Amino acid sequence: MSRNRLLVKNAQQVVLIFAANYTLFYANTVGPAETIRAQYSEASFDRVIDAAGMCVLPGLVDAHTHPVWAGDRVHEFAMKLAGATYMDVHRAGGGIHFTVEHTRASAASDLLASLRSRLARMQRAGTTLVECKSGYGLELQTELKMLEVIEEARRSLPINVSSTYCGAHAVPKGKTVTEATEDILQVQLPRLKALMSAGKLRVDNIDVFCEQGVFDLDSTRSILQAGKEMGLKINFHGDELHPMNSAEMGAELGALAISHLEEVTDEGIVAMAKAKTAAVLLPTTAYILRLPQPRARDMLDAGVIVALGSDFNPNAYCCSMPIIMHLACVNMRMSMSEALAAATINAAFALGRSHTHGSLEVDKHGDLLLLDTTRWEHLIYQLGGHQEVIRYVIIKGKVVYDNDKTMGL
Ligand SMILES: N=CN[C@@H](CCC(=O)O)C(=O)O
Ligand SMILES: [Zn+2]
Repeated sequence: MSRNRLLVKNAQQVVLIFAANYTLFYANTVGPAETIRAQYSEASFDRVIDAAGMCVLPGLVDAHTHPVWAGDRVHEFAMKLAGATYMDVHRAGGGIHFTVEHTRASAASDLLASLRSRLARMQRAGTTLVECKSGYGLELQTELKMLEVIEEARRSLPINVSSTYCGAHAVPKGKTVTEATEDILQVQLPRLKALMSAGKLRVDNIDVFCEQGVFDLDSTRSILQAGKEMGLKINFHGDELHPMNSAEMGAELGALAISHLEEVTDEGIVAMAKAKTAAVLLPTTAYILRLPQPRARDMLDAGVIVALGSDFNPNAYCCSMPIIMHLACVNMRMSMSEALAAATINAAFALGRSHTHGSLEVDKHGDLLLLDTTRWEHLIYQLGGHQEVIRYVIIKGKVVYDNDKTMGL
């Protein structure tokens, strides 16, 4: 891809975030502006943006989404508001099973069209790198259909994608856990391996929903281990509704990340800190399902790398990382700086991309946001206000979204 030479000048505030210590650093632009002017006096640029009065931030990273599916579940939202739990709905054949039925029946072209519009919506909310899972097929054909749709999106859209095989998202109807695990180990993973070796498919991570009534600890371990042996990074759902010792097991396997963790134990937290396994916390889950909040403060105090994700899926219909950061601050008691680090450099770490994404540093991708505000905190403070706050979204130095409010008036 050709390089885009973009000059952003005169910004009021630049939030860099350094990978080295995961802290935020603010640059006063007066000095650097002069330096840049001197250094690049001879250079020509494809585009120059006068960012006077604006803030510059790294692009946001969404570390956990399920964006490929057909058939929404708005009817279940009403059931849950009336008191049904996530597992009540799942056991009654709804939840993931409902989505599996619709996704299996859906053409790849339709799945791609809806994925494109969902990713565009995330991008308008500031996301420039997003993790995308399969997991609504639960058999070879549909899982591959989903991964190919993700691959097509990766190739054709500017947004950066990390792709995850989540064939163990639920036990398919008519199978036992043992049979489902065998199918993954003997049928699905070998086919995936062949396609990956032939360069036909790129998959980055392996995921399992480790939960009572879904995949138990032993089956989870064998699937994750097999994925690791194929070169996939371990990044899975654990300790969400019940304490399963997922965190301890993930740390032992060298997992890069574990998501949810609403029910993590103290020992699990210690193990994750020691193993440098990132915790991907998903504030929408506890909010929508009225669950206990993930223990963000205990994790931060113990030195766990805390990242954030939208968990966009038919249960939690949220595409906006600014809303996620707001929920993390209010409900999980994170500071705004902690939430921003969790939605940038730490989320990039959870995807194995912190060397290229998640901060504004030399030699990284030029993924950034320009905010129409003089203080970056407005992105979090203005609940649901990102449409007004974000002016430009830039990926690899190219403007992919320009929220020009003078147009269309
Ligand atoms: N907990 C498991 N998986 C998803 C929900 C998927 C669904 O309900 O469709 C989650 O991360 O919240
Ligand atoms: Zn999930």
